[in-house]
Amino acid sequence: MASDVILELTDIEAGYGKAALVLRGLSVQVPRGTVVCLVGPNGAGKSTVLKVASGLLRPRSGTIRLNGEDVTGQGPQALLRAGLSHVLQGHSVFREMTVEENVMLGGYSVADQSLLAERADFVKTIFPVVADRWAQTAGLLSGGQQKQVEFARALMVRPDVVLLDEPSMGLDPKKTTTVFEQVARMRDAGVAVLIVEQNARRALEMADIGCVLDLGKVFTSGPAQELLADPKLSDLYLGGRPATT
Ligand SMILES: Nc1ncnc2c1ncn2[C@@H]1O[C@H](COP(=O)(O)OP(=O)(O)OP(=O)(O)O)[C@@H](O)[C@H]1O
Repeated sequence: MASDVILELTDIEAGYGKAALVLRGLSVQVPRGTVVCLVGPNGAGKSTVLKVASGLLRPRSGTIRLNGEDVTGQGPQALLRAGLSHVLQGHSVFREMTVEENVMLGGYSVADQSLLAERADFVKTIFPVVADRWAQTAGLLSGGQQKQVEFARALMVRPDVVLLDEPSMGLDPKKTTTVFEQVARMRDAGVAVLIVEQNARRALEMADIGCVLDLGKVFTSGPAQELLADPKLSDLYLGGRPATT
């Protein structure tokens, strides 16, 4: 039977080289069909959680389970095959290539041409910009539109869970809204999402579950709307309470 929790990190300790631990007993669960958003101060370890979850950084202790299977210690390629896709921080679109070429790179491991075409149709239905600009050079798209190309590429493996590292970075508020709408569309298409965001308040407005990280641990977690409504959390981690009119 398929597990209700797609991705589960339990008691993770992790760090870089000989430096002090960055994650100190962190546990996070990503249930099927949900967006889980990690927020917290700079340096809290948010991106490190994604690196551990995708196999880029091996934890010193703790376990990672994907679809109920223990995948601790497996590398990024094995985890990709097992259903996890990671969209890294920054921009990874090849500007001189077309949108189609960029998206199809995500399906390089799929030999079956009809399956490939089916998946391309699937990502086009989720991301209208990708469908509309399919034959255009990707460098001509705006930053927010390029993000959608990156999302589409990540979905070509039909993952169960996608990790998104600060997708709103460098985008203005309007484009940020569009990118968060696309994240919600991925979730609605059945893909679970673990997202890291600096833009904490706005990301939590879109997410289902929020996790506040501090000093390498989960300080608190729960329904995103409840975290947003908590005045103490607001002051400490979400840049203060929103202005009331
Ligand atoms: N490749 C690396 N090598 C050594 N130390 C690193 C590396 N990447 C991150 N760190 C350190 O790990 C700690 C946590 O970094 P991480 O990027 O996970 O935090 P974050 O919560 O995502 O921060 P931000 O919000 O600023 O992006 C920081 O002290 C950082 O300096």
